[in-house]
This record gives sequence, structure tokens and C-alpha cells, in this order.
Amino acid sequence: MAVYTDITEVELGAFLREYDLGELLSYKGIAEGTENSNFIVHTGSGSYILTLYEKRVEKADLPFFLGLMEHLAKRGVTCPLPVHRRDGAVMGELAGRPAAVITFLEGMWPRRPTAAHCREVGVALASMHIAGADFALSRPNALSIDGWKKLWSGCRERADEVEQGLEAEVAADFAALEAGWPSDLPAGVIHADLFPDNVFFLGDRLSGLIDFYFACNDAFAYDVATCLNAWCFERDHAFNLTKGTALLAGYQSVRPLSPAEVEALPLLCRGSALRFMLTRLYDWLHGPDGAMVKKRDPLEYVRKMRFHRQIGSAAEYGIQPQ
Ligand SMILES: Nc1ncnc2c1ncn2[C@@H]1O[C@H](COP(=O)(O)OP(=O)(O)O)[C@@H](O)[C@H]1O
Ligand SMILES: N[C@@H](CCOP(=O)(O)O)C(=O)O
Repeated sequence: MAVYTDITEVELGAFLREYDLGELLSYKGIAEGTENSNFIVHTGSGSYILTLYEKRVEKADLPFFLGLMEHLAKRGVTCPLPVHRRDGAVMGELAGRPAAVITFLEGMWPRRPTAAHCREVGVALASMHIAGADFALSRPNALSIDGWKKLWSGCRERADEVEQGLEAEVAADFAALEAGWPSDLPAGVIHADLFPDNVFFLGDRLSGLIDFYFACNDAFAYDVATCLNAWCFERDHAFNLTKGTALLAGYQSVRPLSPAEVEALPLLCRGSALRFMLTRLYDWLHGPDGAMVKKRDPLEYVRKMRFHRQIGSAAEYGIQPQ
């Protein structure tokens, strides 16, 4: 459960008086999530999500994240809407943290994603890429190669505590990724963390996307790579070609990948696996130790890095000729 910063009823009541949401009826910390502190809040006018932004979220980036949700929602991507305060602002401060209230989205994230879920995610990801095209703000990806290096310098010395030989393995990956990382692929606003727990379904239909707090401008195909990693591996760590095929077909039904994007996919998958391995490794070694937070396993992503190293071409992920 991710609640790093707790709040009192009195603090929350005072915070909500800046909004037109009716009286506070109840609130409770949410038993999911990793990065921020989230609460479900019931008021006289309905249910909302209150987020207190923690260490990885820069206050200066909040207008990008919250503005993006409003922009995407207007273009038909179902996602939460930031609630405006009486003074028009979409964020305030609570318990010393930047904080915002967003609308509650119905649905559940899939605990065991199927190929049908993967196809829907591919469609939604491509639709989001297109809908973000005219978003006025931009934000560089703070977790691309330079950001990975900063994380790595904070955990390199202790990497072998987690897995013998990991230090040398990751150093070799850095060298290969830096040498070949593409810089001229089609790019725009990407979600950058579209894992199953950030996609809601009602029955078999995708009902919305949440958690835009890593969103940034980067290569669209990098976002596809992140989804292949997050959605298409089984619990025994095997890549599921049926799911990969479904996700890529869903994506390409809305936005076909260019030959350069297809060619870059194995390296992008490898880079994205390294990125998530590094945030997990960093948190594994340094916290975050919230009262309620489940640490994620870096070794799951070490295995994915190893898988992608031996991939010859994107055909092995299930890409179909267009
Ligand atoms: N708009 C929303 N509607 C309904 N539930 C939400 C919404 N936003 C977040 N949640 C719930 O809170 C959990 C954590 O949210 P998330 O944004 O993923 O947190 P974090 O950024 O800390 O990882 C989600 O798994 C979901 O259960
Ligand atoms: N998806 C990341 C962790 C970020 O957590 P989220 O709850 O914001 O998706 C990972 O699995 O490492």
C-alpha cells in the first residue's frame, strides 16, 4: 500500500474547503500504487482520488501531468480529470506535499492479463499517442539514459547484493544501449508507465488509463516496448508471443509502426527493461519505506533484460507485416 504521508481529518477538511465538492464524508488510504500517497475520498458530491506527490514527482511537472489528463480526456481518451479549486487552480498543498484531487474512474486493473486485454492496451496506447499530438506543454523524459545513470550511480556498488554479477551485467548493458540508442524515431507525449495496474477494465472493455506521473516526450516505440515488457511476460518469466502479437496488432490498428521503429524495438525493450530494473533496484536498496508500500522485485526485470539481449528481430515479439 502506498501511503508515505498520512493526513488527518482536520487537515483534509480544511484542504477540501478550497473545492466545491460538498462535505467530507469519509476517506481512506489506497492499498495500491508505488510512487505517491493516494486516498479515496467520499464527499457530498461523489468519490474522488486525492494524491499527495512524493519524491519522484517534481512540483514543477504537475501542470504537465494534470494538464495532459485534461487534454487527453477532451480528445476521447478516458482518464481521470483534475478537479479545479474555487480559485481555478488544480493543485494545492496538504501535509507539506503538493496535492491534487482527480475524478474517480470505474473499473479494475487485470490481475491476469489475457491476449484480449493486450490488444485493447495496444489500441489505447496508440490512441493516446495520437491524442497527445497537439498538447501544448512538453517534458523531457527524466528517466532516459542520463536518468538511468544517476539511479545506477546510487546503487551500482550494492548491485551484487541483489544478484551476484549484476554490476558487470548492467555495466555491459549501459555500453550497448548508449552506443545504439535511437534519437530520431517518431516521438511525442508518452505514458511511460502503462503497466496493468494503470489500466482499468469493466468486464473485457478497457475503461480508462490512470497514473500519468511519468508521462513525458519521448519515442512512441519506447512506450510500446514498456508495454511489451509489462503485459506480455508470464509469471514463469517466459515471453508470451500470443500476447505480444495481440498488443502490437492493437497498436498498429491505430498507428502503424514505421520500419525504423520496428527495427529499434529489441533495443528499446532492453532499455525499458533496464529503466524499470533500475528504479526497482534503487527502491529495493534505499526504500521507499512507507508505512504501507510493497517493494517491486528488480530481478523480474533483470530476467527481461536477459531475454531481450538474445532477440534477433522484432518478429520475435509478434510484429506482423502491415
Ligand atoms: N482516478 C482513479 N480512479 C480510481 N482509482 C484510482 C484512480 N487513481 C488511482 N486510483 C487507485 O489508486 C491506486 C494507485 O494509483 P497510482 O496512480 O497508480 O499510484 P502511484 O502513482 O503511487 O503508483 C491505483 O491502483 C488505483 O487503485
Ligand atoms: N510500474 C513501475 C512502478 C511504478 O508504480 P505505479 O504503481 O505507478 O505503476 C514498476 O513496476 O516498476
